[in-house]
Amino acid sequence: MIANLTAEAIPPRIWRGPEDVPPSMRASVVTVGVFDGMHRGHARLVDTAVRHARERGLPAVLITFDPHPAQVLGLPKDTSRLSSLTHRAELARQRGIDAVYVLSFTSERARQSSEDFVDDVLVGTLHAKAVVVGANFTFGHRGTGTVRTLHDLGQRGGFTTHAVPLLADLGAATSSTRVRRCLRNGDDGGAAVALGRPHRIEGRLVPLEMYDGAFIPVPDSALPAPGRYTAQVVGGGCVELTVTVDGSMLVQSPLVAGPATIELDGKDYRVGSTRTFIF
Ligand SMILES: Cc1cc2nc3c(=O)[nH]c(=O)nc-3n(C[C@H](O)[C@H](O)[C@H](O)COP(=O)(O)O)c2cc1C
Ligand SMILES: Nc1ncnc2c1ncn2[C@@H]1O[C@H](COP(=O)(O)OP(=O)(O)OP(=O)(O)O)[C@@H](O)[C@H]1O
Repeated sequence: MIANLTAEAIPPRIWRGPEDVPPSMRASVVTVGVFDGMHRGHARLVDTAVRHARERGLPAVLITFDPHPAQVLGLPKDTSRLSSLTHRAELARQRGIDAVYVLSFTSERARQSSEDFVDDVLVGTLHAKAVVVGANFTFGHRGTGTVRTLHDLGQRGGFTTHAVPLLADLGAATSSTRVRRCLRNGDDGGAAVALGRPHRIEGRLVPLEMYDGAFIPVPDSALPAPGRYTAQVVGGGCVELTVTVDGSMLVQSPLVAGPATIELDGKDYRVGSTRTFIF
């Protein structure tokens, strides 16, 4: 499957700090989480937030944490990236989100209490009137804040809290962790089902000297299982692609240097079969 590049051409509005938030914005509907991959469960939150925003005539803002909190905290969890911030913002925008607030997750942020996070970010910066999260959302120092905490803090902070039931597929909650596991196990069809679209890898082709090919450095991206694959390039032709165990990709074809986007379309992609690429 090939992405609809026309729909994605509109630049999403991305705020990277309080200084980027327009002072004229005195109220908003906010949804909060990492949202890596913007899977079908995430989409349910976004749709709920956008619906509340439209009903109230307010902007819908999505807070995404970057990097993944578990990575910053050194937790034993696969945090390989499913989506760049730009792609995440594009996907949110396509569902009606007006702005994406990228909150840099640092060890200092991790020490912030639930109360301070609400006062500082949700109320102080975004003037939230409604906050939408998943039923398993946690926040604040040691992750002790829950939907209940948010609800209680919202009563004095002037916002309503909306907990969305978790979307499940095949008996388990859809999660970014599951998508990463599917990819690692070579099940990119399963990943595509959870995402609701093919997994995309964005990188930059760097020609390699002494080698008839190019290298795509994507050190923190979630990749298909290591191996050699044959891929079809949009516009014609085939290339051979190698995914190495250390998380690199080699393209064995003299391709033009520059941005590269690859989508795993869920079809069989063992060597000898064909994949769809976008370059
Ligand atoms: C202010 C703040 C402090 C946090 N501190 C911790 C922490 O000390 N330990 C932890 O495991 N997670 C911490 N987190 C991460 C949350 O538990 C959670 O991963 C994050 O809010 C994203 O929610 P999600 O995982 O449901 O997307 C913190 C989050 C926030 C917003
Ligand atoms: N299956 C789901 N259905 C509905 N909401 C979800 C689902 N999974 C996560 N959420 C909510 O989406 C927001 C972002 O969650 P988060 O990015 O941590 O998702 P995740 O898939 O659990 O990620 P990871 O597996 O990396 O922990 C949170 O408010 C969370 O409660």
